[in-house]
Amino acid sequence: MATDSWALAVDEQEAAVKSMSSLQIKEEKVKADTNGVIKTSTSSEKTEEEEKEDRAAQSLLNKLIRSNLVDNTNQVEVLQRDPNSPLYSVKSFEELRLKPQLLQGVYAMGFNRPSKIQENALPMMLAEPPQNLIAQSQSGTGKTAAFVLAMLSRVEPADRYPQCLCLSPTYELALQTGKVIEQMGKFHPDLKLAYAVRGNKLDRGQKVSEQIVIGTPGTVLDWCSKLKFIDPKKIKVFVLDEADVMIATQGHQDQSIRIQRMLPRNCQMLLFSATFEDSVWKFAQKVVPDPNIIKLKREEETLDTIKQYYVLCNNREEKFQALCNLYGAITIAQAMIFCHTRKTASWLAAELSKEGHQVALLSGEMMVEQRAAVIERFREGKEKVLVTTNVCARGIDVEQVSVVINFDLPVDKDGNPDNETYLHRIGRTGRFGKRGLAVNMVDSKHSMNILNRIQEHFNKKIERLDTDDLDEIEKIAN
Ligand SMILES: Nc1ncnc2c1ncn2[C@@H]1O[C@H](COP(=O)(O)OP(=O)(O)OP(=O)(O)O)[C@@H](O)[C@H]1O
Repeated sequence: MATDSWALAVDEQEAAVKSMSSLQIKEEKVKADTNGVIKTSTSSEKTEEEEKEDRAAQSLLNKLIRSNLVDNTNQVEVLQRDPNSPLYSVKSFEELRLKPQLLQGVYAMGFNRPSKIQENALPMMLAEPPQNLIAQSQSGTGKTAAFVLAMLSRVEPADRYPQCLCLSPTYELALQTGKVIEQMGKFHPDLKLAYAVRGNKLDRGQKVSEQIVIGTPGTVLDWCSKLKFIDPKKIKVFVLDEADVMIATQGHQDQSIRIQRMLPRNCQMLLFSATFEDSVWKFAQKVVPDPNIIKLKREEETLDTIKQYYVLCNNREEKFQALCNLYGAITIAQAMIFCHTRKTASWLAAELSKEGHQVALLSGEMMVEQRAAVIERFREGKEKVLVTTNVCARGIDVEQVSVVINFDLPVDKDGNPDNETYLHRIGRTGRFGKRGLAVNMVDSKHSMNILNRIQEHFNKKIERLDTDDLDEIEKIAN
């Protein structure tokens, strides 16, 4: 997303600066590459590969912290390949006539009924003869569960060779999908899963006997062509997951297309993506012939249920004092505080801790798993304040947050107001009919100008708040 690039850029600049606060962990990023191989890279240069890893990391983070379906009340848009065939949608899993072990697996996962996208996607994916599908909906709406169900219902456990092939952009994402396959398929004891990822070696001449193979494009391509561990002609279902993350790397796109070309004509092709830019769409059309198309629009975020204020300050110390005054005057169950830079976030977290607050800090140099653990603790209420930069907080839904503080206003890399990020940051407070509170810290003429432009953009008044006036602060909480 373009709006995050400034934050990424800031993170990079900061990583290059030697004199960091005590909370800084390290100068170099240590990352696992697409196949889980650890490498180090100085963060001043950003390669296309890293760009892709950011998206992949975000996607992984979302999966790790997700506890249930993302609510969406929008209508699903369906474009059928054959507009004359009836459009089926199901309201229960029973209607799908799944194998009993599979239905058992679905219920064991705690699914009571199909999600919005599953209502339409599942009957299409399970239809005879098999149909191809391109589906787009935001992360968390049930796409993975849907295609796993499709693979499991088509696979023949008695046949000891790969029949379903699923491509994931990274090793870590492949593992996450693998877990869902294992959970949902746990009542099929004969069903086995293989990971085609770098580092997983077979002997020359050996054949994969597992019925489902999940892997990254490069290794899958090798296994299908050069090494011949898999006979692609026997694949019945081909899934391309996270297509938007996948195509961020040129190599993956070509490899996926080459794999697709080896598959039989009647192989069912399924492609999933959280977003649908032009590039994803072009790729999707190349790898999925004659597709049905399903799209579910994102739920709109709104500022309607949020009270917005701004506080005038001269510097960061005054902003910190204003924050303390807020805490002193009203009860804040849980708050998220956004800073522009990692350095400010670290400083603020340390200052708040000194004041006795239980603070969680999400920082750019943390590994995805560490970030997930921090968010999890915050969700459980172990910490009451989460301090973060934008780049770390993309896509995080923490429903119970009642107050959002923009310690720094969101700007893009040219210094212009970043309205989309503003909406996304504070839109989270007013979810599900709850009323939220957003406080913006303004510390210069420039940031006042940004605030005014944000106000104009949304055509919603942002009121001034005097944080030295306790009575006034108390009023905003009512
Ligand atoms: N029908 C359902 N009922 C209840 N929970 C469901 C259902 N389908 C999926 N879930 C759960 O909702 C969460 C999101 O589902 P899933 O991972 O399939 O979404 P997704 O769209 O693939 O998102 P992502 O691409 O980020 O993984 C998971 O925790 C999953 O177990």
